[in-house]
Amino acid sequence: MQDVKDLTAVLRSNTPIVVIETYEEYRVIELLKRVASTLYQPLFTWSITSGLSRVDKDMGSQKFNTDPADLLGQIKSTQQQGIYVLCDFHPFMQDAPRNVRLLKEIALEYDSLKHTLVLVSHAFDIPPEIRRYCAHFRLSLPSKNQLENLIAEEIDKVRRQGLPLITDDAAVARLADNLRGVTFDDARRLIRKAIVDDGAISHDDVARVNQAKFRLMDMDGVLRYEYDTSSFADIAGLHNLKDWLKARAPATNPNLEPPKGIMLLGVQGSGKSLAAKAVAGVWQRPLLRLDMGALYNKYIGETEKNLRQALELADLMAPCVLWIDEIEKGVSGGSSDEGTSSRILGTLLTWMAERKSDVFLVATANDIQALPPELMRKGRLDEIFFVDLPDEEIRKAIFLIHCKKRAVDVTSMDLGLLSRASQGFSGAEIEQVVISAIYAAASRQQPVEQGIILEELSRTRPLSVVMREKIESLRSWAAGRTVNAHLD
Ligand SMILES: Nc1ncnc2c1ncn2[C@@H]1O[C@H](COP(=O)(O)OP(=O)(O)OP(=O)(O)O)[C@@H](O)[C@H]1O
Repeated sequence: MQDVKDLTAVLRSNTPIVVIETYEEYRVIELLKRVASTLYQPLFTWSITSGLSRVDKDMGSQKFNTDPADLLGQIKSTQQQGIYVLCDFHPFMQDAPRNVRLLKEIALEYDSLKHTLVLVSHAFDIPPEIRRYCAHFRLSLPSKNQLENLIAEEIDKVRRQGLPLITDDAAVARLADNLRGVTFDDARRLIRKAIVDDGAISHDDVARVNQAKFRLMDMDGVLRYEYDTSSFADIAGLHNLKDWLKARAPATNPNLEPPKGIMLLGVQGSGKSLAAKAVAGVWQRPLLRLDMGALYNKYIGETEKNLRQALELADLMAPCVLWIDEIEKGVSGGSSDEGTSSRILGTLLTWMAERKSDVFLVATANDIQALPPELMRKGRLDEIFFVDLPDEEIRKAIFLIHCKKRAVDVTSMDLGLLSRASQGFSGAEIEQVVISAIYAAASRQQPVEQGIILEELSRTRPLSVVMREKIESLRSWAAGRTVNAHLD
């Protein structure tokens, strides 16, 4: 097993302290038993409740030193070489200068003592005094194959108990796909829960498991799995963008390097989010949405960690579409955020440049003033599209889409007239007008007619009037620098 080999290599490299951030404590101990036997070293574990005991051999019920400082003192004074696994030692390194000093002394005397300390906790804030003596080790996550085996094992267990279980091969494969990114323990728990809930493994489990997984990874607020995707038929206009996406559909070019991503820049309510959802819908890929606002954390340093974890999760979910909505909000904090936004930008740019996974990035933005030039540089993204307000033809199509969607009969309407009357309206505003007209007609107990829609149009002041200057400056910036998403 790869983990045993890697961990053995870390221990052989004369590292005094190995840090493992995980909830899978039992798995670490089992792995270390194998490492210890390869290295012919005794293995001890310690926790505040159980004290210190040897675990590679049955030594009866000998337990020593539940006190953390006494424990470290004992390890330091022992001549016998050994591997010491300290479980949940993290609280005893905070504001505990004596313990930190003892850890450092054990590390400093590594050449003569040859003790390896393995710190295992869910998370660590390693004090600077001992950081340089520490190596971080990450347990591997189960591969798709291993997940399929785990599911098969759990199915087998249920069947051996004589309980009925309905399974569907396609659902099992999708479940294994969607469990990528969680640990062995969590995957097993989620599979059991999926089975117990309804006595079946079906497509319904996939959505539930996804939600549970995102919660488990503490990514619920930051990275969301979007179930609501759309198709090109839901979008009026954006012909150029649609052609671009069609030409790069994954099935069309299986041997070419997959496209990296696009930026959709434009006026509010012009369909950028809808287009992001359509990429996933049309390419039949899962859609993950990264919320830049939720990324910011009140604890210093957590924001970049959140972003790194979210990007890692997206890599694990590949192939997928990662949609970063209002990207400017995360990467242009000004002077007041103590550099967090520039570190966020750096993390994002590094990921964009180095990632090997098939994650297609769709970044949407309204405000170019706030966008850092590094992000827009050619090569970072495949294309920057400008989504302008819809022209007359497109507005007609938007009316049609939103009336049809709500079963409003348009046969007696002059869509050309409605379109001319809605000059300067965004798609979102036209949709709102249709919805308001439906309410107005219902309150008058009438069917929705053209006149009611015209009334609602005249009542609305579109954003293009309120924000004329801003939109014009956006347009003139976009000319020559971006590709028009609508034209074909
Ligand atoms: N071109 C379009 N075709 C059909 N519907 C549209 C179009 N543009 C906008 N809409 C409607 O308006 C709604 C809001 O648009 P959307 O959220 O996609 O715009 P946006 O550009 O992302 O806006 P924001 O910048 O405010 O987030 C869409 O869900 C859709 O119903």
